[in-house]
Amino acid sequence: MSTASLLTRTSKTVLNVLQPARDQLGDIGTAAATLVGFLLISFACDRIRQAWFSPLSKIPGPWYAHYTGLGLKLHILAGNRVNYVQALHEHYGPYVRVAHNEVVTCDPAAGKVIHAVGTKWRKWSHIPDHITANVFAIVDPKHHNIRQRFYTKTFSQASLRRTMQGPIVRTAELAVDGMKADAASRGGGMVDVHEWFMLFGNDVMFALTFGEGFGLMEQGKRGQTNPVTPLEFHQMIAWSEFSIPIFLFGRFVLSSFWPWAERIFKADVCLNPSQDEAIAQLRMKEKGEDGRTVFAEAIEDAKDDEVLKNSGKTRLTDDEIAADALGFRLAGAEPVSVTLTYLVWCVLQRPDVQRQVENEVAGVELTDEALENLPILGAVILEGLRLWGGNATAMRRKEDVTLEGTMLSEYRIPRGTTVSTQAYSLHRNPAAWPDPLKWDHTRWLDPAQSHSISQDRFQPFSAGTRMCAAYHLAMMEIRLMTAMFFQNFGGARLAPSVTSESMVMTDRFNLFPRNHRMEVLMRPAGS
Ligand code: HEM
Repeated sequence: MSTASLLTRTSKTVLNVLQPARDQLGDIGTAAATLVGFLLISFACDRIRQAWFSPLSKIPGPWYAHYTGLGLKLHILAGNRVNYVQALHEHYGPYVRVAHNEVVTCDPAAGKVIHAVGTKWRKWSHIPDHITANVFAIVDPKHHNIRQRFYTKTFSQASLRRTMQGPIVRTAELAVDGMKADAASRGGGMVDVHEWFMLFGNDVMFALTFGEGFGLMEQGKRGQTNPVTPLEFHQMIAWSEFSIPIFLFGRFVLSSFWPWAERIFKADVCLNPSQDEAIAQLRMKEKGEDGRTVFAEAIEDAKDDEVLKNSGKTRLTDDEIAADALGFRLAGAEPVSVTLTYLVWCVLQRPDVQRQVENEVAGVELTDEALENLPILGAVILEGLRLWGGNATAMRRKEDVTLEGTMLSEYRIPRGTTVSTQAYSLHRNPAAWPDPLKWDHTRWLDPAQSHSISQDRFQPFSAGTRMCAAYHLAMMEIRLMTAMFFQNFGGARLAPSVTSESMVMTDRFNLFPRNHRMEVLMRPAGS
């Protein structure tokens, strides 16, 4: 049967189905019902065309994904994207179609092209740049380049060691003191270390953006305030992606009646302290040399930056500062905390490695420079980031530049298709890593081997132009907190409540352990 006659017969069937409604409503009703019918048919025909005839039809994937992204969206809403995509890769291989217009890949060659410096692949975002985007979310490369330049010097390793090492050490000491107090006051020395790492990660971000003194631990606000990014923020983004009408209904109707709905659908508003308050706090530190905020540093550095001077933009506006302050908290607090939690989890499962780390850090001066040179510490951190990095979830990109689309491996990717990579799967790809599921820090100990591990297959911080802006800050936090943990809690053991199931990762914009806790016994057995 030809496509034309199939369409004619389908339209007749739809009109017959709609007949009772047409009888009831008269001419206007008939016209409206016919219009709706034709819209539905053309939508269905378009989806069938994309499923069967788009170049993406050659990419394997579940049958429903060829027609719709609903399956993927439901997994996103459930916080399960990372595991769903990994399961698809295990079943279908390195390229999988996850929606009529979306593909995921864990092929290092594709990751190299997509995340290269100067790539044509743009960050995917459904929020337009003009709605004061933070540096994380800006799509337009020129716009992004300008904003990124403000922070280039501030986030360099040398600058961070000067400005942030002190606050990080002080924040880590508060966390260690808190853990000790919990261990002393609770039966068996049990401590939820994940909670303390979350407080640590969050408070370092407060120090970065507001200056010291605003941290939750310093203010004794543990337990009173939701420590880090409310999970509702992810749900807000997921709902806005799932369906704009549902999102708007939630934001403008449901939020007026129920606080839980407000926390989800207005999470951005709930998260942000009032803008005036935030800006006032940020500015307070602008003049003093000691403990200046990242924004004061950035604005100072911008005065000498030729590119910024030539572009005529050497100040950040209040809106941009507020957006980036929130962006840094969202992008910076949780990945560090979660990486620390999983790192300790991995090391405590290997008492032999735990002893090596404890011996190596014992008595070492707590400076980033000294810790950077410790081989075992460095190796366990890298192996932790490989399997359990805190931000190893989807990095979504689009190539809208090349009219005829672009090739990834043997597949033609039509213009406008979303392609995402996730480090979680790249780092578990057997074509990229020998024995990939084995947590084996020794793969990083042989310099010949570890130097050959290129950024194509190791991307816990992404790569290229959109790589983590604060990579050096993150590594400094992880090194200092890990060293302090193993200096202070020799012989720590995992509590029986910690299992592989409790540590399955939940995907909520950042990744978290499913139970949102990880209990450790801080006293050696028998003591
Ligand atoms: C272990 C800790 C961290 C990990 C694993 C991590 C990972 C990542 C990854 C994978 C991206 C790219 C996301 C994408 O392209 O969609 C990214 C971007 C970013 N990260 Fe991090 N991050 C960490 C810590 C931090 C910290 C402490 C900050 C503090 C400010 C931070 C700030 C940012 C920013 C601003 C971006 C956006 C960069 C841009 O688009 O120009 N991250 N990070």
